[in-house]
This record gives sequence, C-alpha cells and structure tokens, in this order.
Amino acid sequence: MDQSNRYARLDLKEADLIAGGRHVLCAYVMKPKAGYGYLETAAHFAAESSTGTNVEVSTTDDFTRGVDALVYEIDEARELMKIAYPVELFDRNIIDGRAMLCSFLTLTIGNNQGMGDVEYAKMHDFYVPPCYLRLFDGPSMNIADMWRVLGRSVTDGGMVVGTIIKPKLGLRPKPFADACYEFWLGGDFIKNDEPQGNQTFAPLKETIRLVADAMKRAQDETGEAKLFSANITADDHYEMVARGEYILETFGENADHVAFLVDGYVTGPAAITTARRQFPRQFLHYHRAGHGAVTSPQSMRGYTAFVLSKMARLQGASGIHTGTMGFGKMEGEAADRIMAFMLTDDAAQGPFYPQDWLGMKATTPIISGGMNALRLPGFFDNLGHSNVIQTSGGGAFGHLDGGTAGAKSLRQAHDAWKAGVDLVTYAREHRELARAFESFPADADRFHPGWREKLQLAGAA
Ligand SMILES: O=C(COP(=O)(O)O)[C@H](O)[C@H](O)COP(=O)(O)O
Ligand SMILES: [Mg+2]
Repeated sequence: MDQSNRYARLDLKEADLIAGGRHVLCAYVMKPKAGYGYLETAAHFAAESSTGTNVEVSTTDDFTRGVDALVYEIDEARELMKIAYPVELFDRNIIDGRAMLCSFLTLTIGNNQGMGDVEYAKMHDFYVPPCYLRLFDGPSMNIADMWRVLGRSVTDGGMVVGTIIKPKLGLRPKPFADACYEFWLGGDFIKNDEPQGNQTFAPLKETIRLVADAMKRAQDETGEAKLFSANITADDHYEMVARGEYILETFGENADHVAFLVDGYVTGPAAITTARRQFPRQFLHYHRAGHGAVTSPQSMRGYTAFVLSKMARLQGASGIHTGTMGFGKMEGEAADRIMAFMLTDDAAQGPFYPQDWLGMKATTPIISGGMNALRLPGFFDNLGHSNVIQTSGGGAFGHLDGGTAGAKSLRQAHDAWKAGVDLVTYAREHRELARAFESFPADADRFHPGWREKLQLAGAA
C-alpha cells in the first residue's frame, strides 16, 4: 500500500521545520528492496516509525494524523531520506515529565530496522528542537571537574594522561593494584578495561580496596591527585548502584577522584541513566564496546558513531569514547573530529544538521585505542586542541621501561605539542619520550621518519 499521500510532505522546508521547533529531524541513508519505489518505502518507514502500520486502521482519527512522522526530503541518487517526527510522539517519564532516550531509539531506529521492503537504513544525523532538548538530563560533570581535582585550569586544563589496565582480563587484585600504582607515578587517570568487574579471580571488593590504597600511596608519593574510573556496568540497576556505593565508600575521602564507567552500548540508555541519576556527582564514563556492530562504515544499518556520541550528550555522559580519528588502531578517520565538536561546543554542525545545545554541559571526548606518545601530536593537530581524556593501554604498559615511563612519555608528548616543539627534538631531552620511540619503532618510522638519526641513540642505525 502506497502511503506517501499521508506520510510524505516533500513541500516542507527543513529551515521552516527547525524554526517551528516542534519536530525532531532525522537523516537516514536508506535503500528499498528491489521492486519497491523510493518514496513509497520512505513513507512506509515513516508510518512504521510513528502512527501507522502497513494498512489503514479504522481507529485512526484526526488527532492521530496530526502527529504523523513525515518524509520531507528524499534524494534517491544519494539514498538520502529525511523524516520529521513531531515531539509529541516521544514517551515521557511519569516521575518527572522528562524525556527518555529509549523512546527516541524505539521510534527512529526501531521496527524500521526489520522491514521487509527496506534493504537497509542507517541514521547519520538528527536534530533536536529546544523544547525537547531541555527535557534530557545532559551531563552533570565533565573534564572541568577532573581538572579541578587535578588542580589545573578549569577551562583549558589540557590532556588528562590516562591508561587502561592491561591485560584486559587475567590480573588478580594485587597485580592489578600494583599496575595502577606504577602508572599513577607518571600519569593522572586509570580506567578499568571494559570487561573487568567482579570475576572470581579478581573479586570487585578486594580489587577496589587495593586500588583505593594504591591511589593514596601514589598521591602521597607524587603530591598529585590521581583519578580512577571504575566499571559499574551490570544488567541489574541494583547491582550497578551496589557497586557504585561500595566504590564511593571504599575510596572515602578520595571519592571525588572516582569516575563510573558504564558500557552504554551493550547495556543501553537505561544503564547510562541509572548512573547519571544515582550518582550525579561522579564523572560518568561512557564506554561503547560493541558499537561497531552498528556504527561501522561497513554496517548499512543502525546509526553512526556520530549519532551515538550525540545521544550520549543528551543522556548525560560526562565523557564518551570517540575513537582516535584514524590515529590509533580502531576504525576512524580525521573527519570524525566533528563528533568531538558536537560533544563539546554549544553550537555545532553535524553532517546534515546544526545543533544548538542551549548551554547544556559538554561531554568530554575520550581518546583511546592503540594510542601512544608518538601518535599524539598528529592527533592534536587534527583536532585543534588537547582538552581530552586520553587513555593508552598498550601505549603505556608496552613501553620498554614499564608503566611509569609509559605514562611520563605520554605527558611529555602532550607538553611538546602544547609548546609547539617537534616530538623528536623534545625527546632528546626527555628520556621516557625517547624510549617510547624505541618501544614502538614501527610507529616511530611511520610518524617520525629519520628519528633514529635525530635522536642519536645508542644502537641507532
Ligand atoms: O581498551 C581499550 C584500548 O586499549 P589500547 O590503548 O591498548 O588500545 C578501549 O577499550 C578501546 O579504546 C575502545 O575503543 P574506542 O575508544 O574506539 O571505543
Ligand atoms: Mg578496552
């Protein structure tokens, strides 16, 4: 059944829809299955994503028709389809009238992902009007709160030098806490790797006690504040709260040095909101393991990493992984920086839509995945600033001289970039950085050709 006479209004102008402020706009790359017309499929998609189904139902009335989602633009050659969703369609909490991200997802990227006439459809951008934006929690904390703990400028405090405890699994509590101590002697921030929790060989309560003690000792030794991001991800809301409360109690006077890590892709918006609302004074660290299943450029369904990031800010993530924009080991490209700008700026431009955040706090980009000191300058050049959390797992613990030296090499690379000094030149006077070149020679050759001669290290070619 062709429903385009009801669910398509190609005369509507995007600028008018934005000015009207009553619609959420979504841009998809959509392809119909063979034998289905583009507009007809787009209209069915909008029907299934709002008030309709594949047939007319007798219970529809005039009010219903007033809240139809409407296809307002198509470009078959680019496989582009844009849909306007009236804000009334989205579910609100009964407890406080606020918006919920799961409702946004259920409609805009729900049943439409399994339709028989759609070959594929992937959301590439969305726009949220002010009346709906203000109903989302948004972040309560971000990197500024970390900088405050670290005693730095709260507007331009620079890179938070971080790591992920590696190996990913298989450390018992003491070796785990020892690795933390070692890194903290040179760095600022440690996160649990995403699968680390309460395994039988590393019970959470014991590990956390030892990590809290390691933090105290590292702070005493260095005279600097240290930060830890503890994984509280779980299926069960009560389990997450129990973990969070235990961790805060155990860190005691250092509880404000603790972030909570939640795997927001595998657990979904409910877990992110649990952490955001139960622990509004803690930095909420959104880890996105698994997101590649839908966000990868090879996946033609779901949504992009840009969309995931934008949703994370709405939900109130303090920080989210944004990949390494082609400078690390995970998929990504230099142009991914627009993802970071959408997280941090008050007005930003996405691939299809502008977004005004109306003063909603920024979400901090977390840069991770195959990074090390040698890859940082190129990354910062591309981004244009270094106000991010950066975590190098292999890049710290893969340093020939261990985790402390690895941490120092990362800080030195950041300092060199801030000072506008070439990395090899800086390494001549900074031993840990120099040894990072020897630790990661393939990267050194790729990003800093001629480094051996310039560094004049013993054993250099
Ligand atoms: O453990 C790591 C990186 O370890 P390493 O530093 O040893 O590569 C993170 O889970 C990835 O960064 C996730 O990817 P992304 O940040 O893209 O979500
Ligand atoms: Mg990890």
